[in-house]
Amino acid sequence: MARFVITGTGTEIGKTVFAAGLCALTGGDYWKPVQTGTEDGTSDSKTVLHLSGARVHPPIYQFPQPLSPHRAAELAGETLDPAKLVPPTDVPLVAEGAGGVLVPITRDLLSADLFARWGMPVVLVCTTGLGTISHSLTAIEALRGRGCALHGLAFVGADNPDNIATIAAFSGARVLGRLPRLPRLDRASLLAAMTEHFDVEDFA
Ligand SMILES: Nc1ncnc2c1ncn2[C@@H]1O[C@H](COP(=O)(O)OP(=O)(O)OP(=O)(O)O)[C@@H](O)[C@H]1O
Ligand SMILES: C[C@H](N)[C@H](N)CCCCCC(=O)O
Ligand SMILES: [Mg+2]
Repeated sequence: MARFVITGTGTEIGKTVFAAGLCALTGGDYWKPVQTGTEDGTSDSKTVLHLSGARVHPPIYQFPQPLSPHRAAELAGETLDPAKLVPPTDVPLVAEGAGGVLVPITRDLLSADLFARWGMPVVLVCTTGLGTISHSLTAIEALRGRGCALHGLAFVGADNPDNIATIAAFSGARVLGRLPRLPRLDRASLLAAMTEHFDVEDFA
């Protein structure tokens, strides 16, 4: 059964849009275990529901401040218990982390450590433009060094064949595809772009 963790080289790079596209492409459910930054009424779960219509499993924790989970939890006066972050079982799943691969969940636990505990294959979302070579290779090393199974790379942005080939060559990681920046982002255009640029069999 297809079950993936979506992480990225950083925050605001397109993980949620890609995750929504992957749900639409594969029929997977969506889960954002820890959502920060809810004070403005937005959430990745709402975005994914809007962009894919996927079944969405509610977050275990939600915190108002748009910060790393460890800090947003502290400022909300809550204790985040990683043992409660158990992925929904027996369903095809697309789980999205907060920010990049080494974002702290608590003062003792980084996101990559949590992904390794889950044992689910990880898809790393990378941008295509200047700066991505180092950001992507650093994130890949961090994931592997912490025992995560890297399924492959999903690029977001304008085509940059040499950046993509360079990251693939140094890391040996599989390039799953590239999602362009869509001028109009809606359910139909996202599914069309995912179908054009990714192979559903790579997520079987
Ligand atoms: N392929 C795309 N086409 C058009 N807009 C995009 C695309 N990918 C991302 N965006 C836009 O870029 C912004 C950041 O994207 P997104 O919310 O997916 O990032 P993220 O990595 O999930 O961030 P976070 O770390 O907060 O979870 C959003 O405004 C989103 O609509
Ligand atoms: C609120 C924001 N959109 C993200 N979900 C949280 C990003 C945390 C990043 C922490 C860091 O790497 O410094
Ligand atoms: Mg997101």
